[in-house]
Amino acid sequence: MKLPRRFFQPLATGAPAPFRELPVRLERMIHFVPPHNDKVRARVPELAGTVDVVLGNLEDAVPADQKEAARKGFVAMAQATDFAATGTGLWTRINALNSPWILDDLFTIVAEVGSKLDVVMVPKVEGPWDIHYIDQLLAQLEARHGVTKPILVHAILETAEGVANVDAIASASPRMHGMSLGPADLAASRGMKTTRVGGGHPDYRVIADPAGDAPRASAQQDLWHYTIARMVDACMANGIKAFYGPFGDFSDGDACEAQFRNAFLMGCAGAWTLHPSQVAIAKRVFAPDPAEVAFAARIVEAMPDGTGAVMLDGKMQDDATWKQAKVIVDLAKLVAAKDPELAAVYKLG
Ligand SMILES: CC(=O)SCCNC(=O)CCNC(=O)[C@H](O)C(C)(C)COP(=O)(O)OP(=O)(O)OC[C@H]1O[C@@H](n2cnc3c(N)ncnc32)[C@H](O)[C@@H]1OP(=O)(O)O
Ligand SMILES: O=CC(=O)O
Ligand SMILES: [Mg+2]
Repeated sequence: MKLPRRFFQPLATGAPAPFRELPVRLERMIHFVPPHNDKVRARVPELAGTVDVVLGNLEDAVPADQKEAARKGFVAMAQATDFAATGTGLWTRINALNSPWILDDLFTIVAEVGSKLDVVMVPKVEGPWDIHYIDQLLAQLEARHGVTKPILVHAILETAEGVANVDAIASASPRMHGMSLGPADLAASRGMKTTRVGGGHPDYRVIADPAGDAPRASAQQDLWHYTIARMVDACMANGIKAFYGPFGDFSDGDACEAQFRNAFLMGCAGAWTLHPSQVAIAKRVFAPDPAEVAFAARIVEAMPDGTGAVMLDGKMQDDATWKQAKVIVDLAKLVAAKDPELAAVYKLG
């Protein structure tokens, strides 16, 4: 184990010091762009103002013979747009650590656009050793290319071994930004019997006890509840952010919304959007409900220093509910700063 006093030291001479606190950013959706697709890439300048994060995907969903084109496409799209001007994050998902592409991904991208890049998403992270490797390599590349703002690392939780090591991954480095659930790879890794990319499964249910001849009530359960809960606890315990990953059935907006909302209520900050139709869903879900914001604002106002106990509409409020209210009010302020329509609805000072 590294000594606490060394935790925040740069890992290479000339690399920037890691952030002590994560930059405060609204990240309701991480929008995936296939950078080898010229038509979609051409839309990025216009898209950038409408999403919180643009991610150029180099890993799964990019055919092996298009990996180089995707890497070049990402560099081109990063150079062509001023993402910071709209407060939009620029991320990339690199290929896996055991793939033949990862070195070229990192070497090229940090050299060409390292100063514009906010976060590197690392797939199939199995344990803290994967983060340590990326951490060291990024520090060396930042130093070589004069990158002065540390590039953060976001892990995808998508293997059984990764879930077993989720706490150690979350605390592996001050470079950690957060984690996303990867339900497709995780299902494969666990030997789950589903071909879906996220969401529920009609056969995963509980059934009521028999009661005479009456039909037995039955309800579908959330396949991902356990993993999301573990991920949220690991992330929040380490001051980093948790995200739901992909929802693959673009034709089922209701199910996508339900999955996103469960993740939001459990503590996730956002989710991936793979198709333009999912952006509006993420915007709806990952912003607090106006009525909840109004009530939370009343709690904060009723307990200016956050201590004591008061009654509001017959409901007891104390230091704990004040903290719950603060989470909602702080998020509403962040959303309001980016979204004038919601700002008008929230009416926060
Ligand atoms: C398990 C995992 O790893 S998930 C992460 C990996 N997967 C991805 O990154 C997939 C990202 N998404 C995509 O590549 C695309 O959405 C595809 C290939 C799946 C489907 O694309 P299409 O067949 O073009 O879908 P569709 O016809 O419904 O698209 C409608 C329009 O939205 C555009 N569009 C589709 N996806 C995107 C996107 N991610 N970003 C921006 N525009 C998009 C299409 O180009 C199309 O534009 P047009 O109307 O001008 O022709
Ligand atoms: O990468 C995402 C996944 O679900 O797998
Ligand atoms: Mg995956």
